[in-house]
Amino acid sequence: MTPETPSSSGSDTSKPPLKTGEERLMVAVRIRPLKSDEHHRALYAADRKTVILEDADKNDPLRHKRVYDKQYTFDVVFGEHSTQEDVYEVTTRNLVKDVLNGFNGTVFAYGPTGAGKTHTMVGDPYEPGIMIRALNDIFEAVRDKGDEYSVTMSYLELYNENIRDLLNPSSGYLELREDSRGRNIQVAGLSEISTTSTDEHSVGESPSLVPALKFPSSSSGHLILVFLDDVSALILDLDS
Ligand SMILES: Nc1ncnc2c1ncn2[C@@H]1O[C@H](COP(=O)(O)OP(=O)(O)OP(=O)(O)O)[C@@H](O)[C@H]1O
Repeated sequence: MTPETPSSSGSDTSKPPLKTGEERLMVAVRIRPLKSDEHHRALYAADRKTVILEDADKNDPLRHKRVYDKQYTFDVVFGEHSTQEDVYEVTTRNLVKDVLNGFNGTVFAYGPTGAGKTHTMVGDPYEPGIMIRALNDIFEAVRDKGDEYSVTMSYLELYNENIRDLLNPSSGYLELREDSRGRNIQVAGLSEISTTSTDEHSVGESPSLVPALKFPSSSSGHLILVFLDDVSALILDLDS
């Protein structure tokens, strides 16, 4: 990332949220509120797409009045007062609609410790995060169409390059396998369970989610919800 470069998608993003079916990468930044022991904000949202990173030596008298603040542009920037709903609405709601239509989607949260990944992806019962909202939307959408969809779920953790099945932790470490053409990568032996609601399996309890390496070969939709914490992933498959 260099200052004042366009965001990764490089496309006109003046109208988030994404429309359903639009195929592209969206990079969003969320700035969390300062904690009680943090007294100075060096990074802030200048507008809905721009982050300013303040120059650490700004007050150095030797540097006179020269300003070295850096400006970075993203598809969307959420300021410290952004709500969980706002973040979900802009980044993920339409992705869920795409998954229901058979497309594949991944939501991937990345950031240093304490940045707010868990808060944004999982949240709490009062302020549910992206994962919970996405799952609820999926289950709500398929509730009345039980004959049209089946939902299966896998849940894995990748930590220190070891993969564990969080739905069956006693199975030990699992291996990645790919077919001869390298197209279909699977975690061998990963549990896959049928599910009909977020209540049925308590997915919010183990909040470290990572890249689910299970890519589709059929027309079914796959949603992969990931956050790099201790690295684990929740994979939802929708077959219609
Ligand atoms: N947008 C936000 N609004 C209010 N509080 C927030 C927000 N983002 C993060 N926090 C709070 O900041 C603290 C750190 O956030 P969180 O645990 O989500 O970080 P993390 O990126 O998951 O960290 P780690 O990688 O260490 O697990 C938590 O107390 C969380 O509630």
